Amino acid sequence: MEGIEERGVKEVDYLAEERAGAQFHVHSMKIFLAGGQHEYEVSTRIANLVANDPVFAKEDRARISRKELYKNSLKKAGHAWKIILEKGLTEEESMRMRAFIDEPNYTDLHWGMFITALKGQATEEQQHKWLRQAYKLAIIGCYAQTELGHGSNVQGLETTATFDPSTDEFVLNSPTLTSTKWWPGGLGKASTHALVYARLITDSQDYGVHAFIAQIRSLDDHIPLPNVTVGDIGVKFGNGGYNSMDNGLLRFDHVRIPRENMLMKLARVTEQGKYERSNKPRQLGYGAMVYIRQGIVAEASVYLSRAVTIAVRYSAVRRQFGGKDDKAEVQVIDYRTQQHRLFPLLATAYAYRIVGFWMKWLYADVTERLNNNDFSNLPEVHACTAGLKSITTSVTADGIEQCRKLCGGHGYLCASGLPELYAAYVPACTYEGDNTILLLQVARFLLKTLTQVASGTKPVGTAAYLGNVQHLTSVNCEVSQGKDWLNPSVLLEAFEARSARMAVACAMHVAEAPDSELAFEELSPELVEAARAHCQLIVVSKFIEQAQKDLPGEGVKQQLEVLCNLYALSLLTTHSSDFLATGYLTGTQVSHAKDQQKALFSCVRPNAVALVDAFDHTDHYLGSALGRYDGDVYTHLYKGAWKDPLNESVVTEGYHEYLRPVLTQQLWGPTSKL
Ligand SMILES: CCCCCCCC/C=C\CCCCCCCCCCCCCCCC(=O)SCCNC(=O)CCNC(=O)[C@H](O)C(C)(C)COP(=O)(O)OP(=O)(O)OC[C@H]1O[C@@H](n2cnc3c(N)ncnc32)[C@H](O)[C@@H]1OP(=O)(O)O
Ligand SMILES: Cc1cc2nc3c(=O)[nH]c(=O)nc-3n(C[C@H](O)[C@H](O)[C@H](O)COP(=O)(O)OP(=O)(O)OC[C@H]3O[C@@H](n4cnc5c(N)ncnc54)[C@H](O)[C@@H]3O)c2cc1C
Repeated sequence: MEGIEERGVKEVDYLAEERAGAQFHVHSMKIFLAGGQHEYEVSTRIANLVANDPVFAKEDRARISRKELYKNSLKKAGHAWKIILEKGLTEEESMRMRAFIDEPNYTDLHWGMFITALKGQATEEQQHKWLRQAYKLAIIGCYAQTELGHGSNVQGLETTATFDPSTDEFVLNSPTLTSTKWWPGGLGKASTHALVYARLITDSQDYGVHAFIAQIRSLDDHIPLPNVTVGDIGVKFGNGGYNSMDNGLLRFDHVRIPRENMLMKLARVTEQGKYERSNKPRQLGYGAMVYIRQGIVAEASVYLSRAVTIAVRYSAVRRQFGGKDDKAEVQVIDYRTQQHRLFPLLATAYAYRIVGFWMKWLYADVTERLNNNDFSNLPEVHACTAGLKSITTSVTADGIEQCRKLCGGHGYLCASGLPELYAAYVPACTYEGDNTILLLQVARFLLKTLTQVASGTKPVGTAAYLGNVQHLTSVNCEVSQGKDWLNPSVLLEAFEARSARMAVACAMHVAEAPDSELAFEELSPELVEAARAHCQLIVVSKFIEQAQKDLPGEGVKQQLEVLCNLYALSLLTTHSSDFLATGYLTGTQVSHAKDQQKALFSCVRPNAVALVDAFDHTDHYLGSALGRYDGDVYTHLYKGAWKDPLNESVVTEGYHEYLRPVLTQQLWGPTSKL
């Protein structure tokens, strides 16, 4: 290291005192957050495997060119695949490995969407043909839905698949510029096959959007097939970030594919060109999106907890002001404003972990039901996955940025890990459904549910509270002092009443309007807020359910109770205008909530470092000088600076061409008037 002495071999732990003050059993919390003992052991083993393998190093990502970054991501994916095969890793272990490698790449779409869509929409015969090859990566697939002109409006896609009975083939065509497939991950450079969403035309009739498999590159030399135009769409936001992914563009010029390449589980075209639908709901064609959305919800806590771990550890190390009379300066984590910005995010990371566990259960449950031809809760699952994907990604992206600011100037350095984390995560607000579009889907579900309630149908699952709408729209909140807010049923009723009242107000407006679609559009900002309130209620209720359960480990349950209350009260105070405008709360009750929230900050403070330790992120995974486990921030910031390529030479490249002429006045000469 240049300029300062290396610290000795002695291990440092600048956070030891913080850790000693924890009031709960951290290891038990780690197991809870991992999802159980088995999951904890798998995660620990795989995280260490990745951290100790030099191929998976990632320090350079923000510095290298896009081309190098991309090539390196191919190397990592290939190396990972080799390890998976050699060690015979299970699917669970492989997925953990992908997560710890921490770099988006083509395999995400291949496994996450191409294979999932095949499972959901291909007949058994088709699965036999395609899945066998896909599972061994003999073909690489992507999910080619979005086009240059349409992403959200799936029914507006323009690519056509026209059936030609004379050859028993579909002809794929991109009739306009806007029909160019645009965005699919893995398409740009890696994929050999694409799952193409195109309008099915047979017998001159347009049957709307369906899925087809098209080979796009040769399996011999990877060259695009004739009449296929394919490439990468260009550099994306931020350094590193999502740039390791080859999001691509694709055009077909009358490319012929066999009729059997249409995925035919939900609908088929016969040899004669007759279109036939199965009796299953056509929405099953959106199944891969539902799968990824639940996965995104389950992952939100991982991303948010990474940012929060960095910000909490750094805030405990960083000191500013107050260092008088031989006293050390104040740790910035002790400032109330820092706590006010940071601790609700810590509580949110816990909340999202819990709702993520529930989401996985919900997805497993609906999968089993669908296998038994029970489609009854598909609309609710769609609303839950869409809505929770929307709120968890928006809050997580904003939360990462907040954590960056909480780290002051050093947060702006790539060495903090936060700029790249934000760049990699923020597209989650857009992909797999723009977050506003998804909340509007939830709003439609709420209006539909209220209409059904009015006609006597009892709502179930996360909408069950709407069956209690009479009570929720007339009851008054009973809180008369701060600690009343610690009662779980008081909190739950507040969130239910707020959500029910907002939904009912919207439903009444729409019902009274002469044109309900026009009214829906006019009211869409309010509908989005009502949908958000409903989704926040889901998270609060799942957290409350969990916090009431007994858990092993001293103090673990108590910490979850504190965080649950903090999460709910932080939402309540942030969105207090909803609670006030719906008439459920008074200003005084909101003030009590604020006082109680402050009291909870004091409960979190001594445990803050241990609470982030419980997320168990390795230093490799965090990739942050500020968030290191040992808190040795300054040494590593300093060391890191010297690794920058700009510091490779003492006198910079370009000095002789561009700096020296300026300094020696040779640019303007002695007559310059400046
Ligand atoms: C490093 C190497 C490691 C190697 C390791 C190898 C081994 C690893 C092993 C395993 C690893 C696994 C890794 C997996 C990792 C996964 C990571 C994933 C990362 C994420 C990547 C992100 C990719 C992003 C991809 C995309 O973005 S794909 C495109 C997504 N597009 C959208 O989301 C479009 C949004 N628009 C819509 O969803 C719809 O069109 C709309 C908005 C719903 C429009 O609806 P509209 O009402 O106009 O029309 P209709 O279409 O007619 O719908 C009406 C009715 O249908 C209901 N509906 C709608 N959607 C759904 C749905 N999804 N499900 C059910 N029902 C739905 C709707 O409610 C209406 O119902 P109705 O009753 O009212 O009629
Ligand atoms: C990193 C990344 C990876 C992606 N990977 C894939 C992939 O693998 N495969 C794939 O097929 N696609 C992929 N996509 C595309 C992605 O799914 C779409 O970008 C996304 O669904 C949003 O659609 P859009 O771009 O058409 O946005 P638009 O719908 O054009 O949205 C633009 C704005 O208009 C608003 N808006 C649009 N319609 C309405 C409405 N009805 N009411 C109110 N507001 C509205 C939106 O809220 C938004 O603010 C990816 C995108 C990104 C960024």
